[in-house]
Amino acid sequence: MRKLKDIRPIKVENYKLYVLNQLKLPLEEEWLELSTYEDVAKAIKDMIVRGAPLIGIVGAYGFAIGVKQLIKEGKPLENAKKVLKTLKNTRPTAVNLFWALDRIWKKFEKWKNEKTKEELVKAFFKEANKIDLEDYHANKSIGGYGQVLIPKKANILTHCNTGALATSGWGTALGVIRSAYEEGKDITVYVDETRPYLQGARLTAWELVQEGIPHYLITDNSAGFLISKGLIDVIIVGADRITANGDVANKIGTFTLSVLAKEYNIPFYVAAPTTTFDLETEKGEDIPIEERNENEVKKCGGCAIAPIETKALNYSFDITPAENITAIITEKGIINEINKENIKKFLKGDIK
Ligand SMILES: CSC[C@H]1O[C@H](OP(=O)(O)O)[C@H](O)[C@@H]1O
Repeated sequence: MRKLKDIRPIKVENYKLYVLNQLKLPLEEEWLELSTYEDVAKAIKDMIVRGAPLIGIVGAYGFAIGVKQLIKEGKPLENAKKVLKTLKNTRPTAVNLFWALDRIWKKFEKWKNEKTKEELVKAFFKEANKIDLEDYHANKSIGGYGQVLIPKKANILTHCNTGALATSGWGTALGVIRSAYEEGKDITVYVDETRPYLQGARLTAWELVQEGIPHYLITDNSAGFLISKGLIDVIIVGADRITANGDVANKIGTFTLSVLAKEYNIPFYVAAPTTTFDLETEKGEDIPIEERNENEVKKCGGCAIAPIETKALNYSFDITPAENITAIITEKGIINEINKENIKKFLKGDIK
């Protein structure tokens, strides 16, 4: 067994939240304290922190910080609704954010009449920490189930960042890669740079360097060529929302990879905790797809790469249909038959 690091994207000390500023990686490791819920909302919206599970965790801590703020400022607790709304209005696609905030709000409804103000602050930080830890254990379990699917010697292509920087630690798709490497498998990772935020080039490559895992950075438009040359054995990606029928919202470019995988008969896996499933949303086309500022496309590292007059489209996610997915790897096991009935049974625990 190889020994890997335990990279953490956030830390909480004395009821204060500190986050690694992912806009500065890989060149600078800058830690920021988010001392108000408005700071937390801005950090999620500006992608100082990002990644479906991580924005849920940070959102939960943001609510705890908001309650602490209301109490300190002597404002009525009814204002907590505004804290919730502000955090929910940050990014629309990753369901983990809404799942975490809904879980916290249910606690608020119960605790607001039961606990003293001091107990409330401690209770919300404790609940956010539970969400954080549950995610970490889920990722280790996803890694355990998923690494079995990775051949002893494999070239693995992955898209975006689904590692410790997108979660509580270890990661989902990159967590499977970590677990396969930890098991001693002979793997090489091909990392899509993932324009325009460059999660692959700036974050996944940084994590793989930290772990000493062999990898190549590739341009997004190289994936098809490498796949057509038979250089890729497995594709594994994360998810921001999985609908009742098994369609998957994930970083823009994921759908294209799924089509290539189908064309060249390569396994295409999605790795995600069960908190990423949204059974209230029937199918992929019903998922709200975030559109971000066009300047994220027209600039790179702050430098213009397109004429100022040019308009740009900046969809942050796309939809991969269930029929393009070989299997979904979760902390409860692997879903091979991806359809509404099977997903419902699997999540209820009726099938393993
Ligand atoms: C562990 S899932 C991470 C998921 O979130 C990323 O999106 P973003 O970087 O915009 O937050 C991407 O879709 C990843 O697959």
